[in-house]
Amino acid sequence: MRIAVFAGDGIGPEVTEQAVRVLEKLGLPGLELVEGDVGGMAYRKHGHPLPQATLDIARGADAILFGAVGDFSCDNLERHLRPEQAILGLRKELGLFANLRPARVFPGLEHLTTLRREVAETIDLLIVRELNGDVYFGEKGIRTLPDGRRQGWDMMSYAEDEVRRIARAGFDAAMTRGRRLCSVDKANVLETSQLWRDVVIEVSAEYPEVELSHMYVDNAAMQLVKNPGQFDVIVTGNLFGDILSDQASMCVGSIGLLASASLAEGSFGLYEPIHGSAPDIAGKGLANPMATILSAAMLLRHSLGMEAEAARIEAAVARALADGINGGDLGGSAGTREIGDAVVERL
Ligand SMILES: NC(=O)c1ccc[n+]([C@@H]2O[C@H](COP(=O)([O-])OP(=O)(O)OC[C@H]3O[C@@H](n4cnc5c(N)ncnc54)[C@H](O)[C@@H]3O)[C@@H](O)[C@H]2O)c1
Ligand SMILES: CC(C)[C@H](C(=O)O)[C@@H](O)C(=O)O
Ligand SMILES: [Mg+2]
Repeated sequence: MRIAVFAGDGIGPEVTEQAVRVLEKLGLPGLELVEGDVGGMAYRKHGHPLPQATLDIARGADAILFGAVGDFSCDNLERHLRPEQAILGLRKELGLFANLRPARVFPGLEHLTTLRREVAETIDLLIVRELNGDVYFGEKGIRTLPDGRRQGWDMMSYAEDEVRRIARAGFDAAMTRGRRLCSVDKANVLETSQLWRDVVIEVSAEYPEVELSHMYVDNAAMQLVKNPGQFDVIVTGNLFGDILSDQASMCVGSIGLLASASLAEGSFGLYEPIHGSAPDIAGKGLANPMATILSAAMLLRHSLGMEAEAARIEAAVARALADGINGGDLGGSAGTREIGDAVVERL
C-alpha cells in the first residue's frame, strides 16, 4: 500500500504531519509513504508547481494525501506556474472527477456552528462536486477589445458525458445514504446548466429509488443556512461546488473540519482538506489538522478498503472534539500539534 504525501504550502505541511502521525499510529502492515513536492514550494525548488517527478509518484501510488497549495508571493507568476495549478493539474491528469465533501455536525458539538442548535443538529449532507470541467478548465484569457478596453473571459462548458458520470456518482452516493439527490445549477440563466439539468433527469431513470430534486444555486446557498437538514446528497458543478462546500463547512463549525475525497473511476483517489494554505495562520502552529486527519480516514475507506480503520480515526476525532479539544477556529485554544496528540491518544 503506497500513499503519496504531498504537503504543499502554508499550513499544508503542518496539518499533513498530524495526519501522517495518525496513519502511522495505526501500524498498518505494508504501508509505505512517499513524499512529493507540490505548489509554491515545488515552484521554488524545481521551477514548476507540479513537477514530473511528483506526477510519477502520484501515478505509482494507491492514493494521495494532499495538504494545501497557495502562496500569495506567486500571484504575479503566469497562471500555469501558480501553486494552485498543482491541485488542478493532479485532478485533471489523474481523472479525479468526483469530489466528495461530507458535512455533518459532530454529536454534542452543535454549539460550535453558526446556526441555531436545532437547525445544526439536522445536518448530515454530502456535496458531490464535479472536478474536471466547468469554467475551471475552459479556455480563458485577458484580451484587448477593439476599443482598447481589456476584457477577462473564462469559458463555462460541460459535455453530456461529463455530466452523466458525475450524476451517476451523485445517485450512487444517494443510494448508500438517504436516497435523496438535489442537483444544484443555474438553469434559469446558463445553457451549461440547462444541459446539466436535462442530463441529470435522463440519468435519474436508472435510479428509480432515488428522489431527485433541482435547485438554483443562489437558493441552495440560502437553504444551506436556513434549513440544511433538507439535504442528503447535493450534486453540482465545479464552481458551485467549490463555493457551497466552504459555506457548508461553517454550518458544521469550521472549515478546519471538512475533509474531501477526489475520486477517479476505480479505487484511486486524492484526499485533502477542503481548506487552503491559510497564509494568515501558517507557521504558527494554529491550524486545525482535523480536516486532513479525516481526509486520511476517507483515504483508508475509499482507496484501501479499510472501513474499520477509517471508522477508528473518525471516532478518535469525534472523541477529541467531545472532550473539548478545539482549535482556534472553533473558539478553543488547542494548537495543531496538541490536536494531533489528542487524536493519536484516542486511537
Ligand atoms: N486545495 C487547495 O490546496 C486549496 C484550497 C483552497 C484555497 N487554496 C489556496 O490557499 C490560499 C489561501 O486561500 P484562502 O485564504 O482563500 O482560503 P483558506 O482556506 O486557506 O483560508 C480561509 C480562512 O480559513 C482559515 N482556515 C483555513 N484552514 C484552516 C484550518 N485548518 N484551521 C484553522 N483555520 C483555517 C484561514 O486561516 C483563513 O482565515 C490561496 O492561495 C488559495 O488559492 C488552496
Ligand atoms: C485552490 C483552488 C484551485 C481549489 C478549487 O477551487 O477547487 C480550492 O478552492 C478547493 O476547494 O479545493
Ligand atoms: Mg475551495
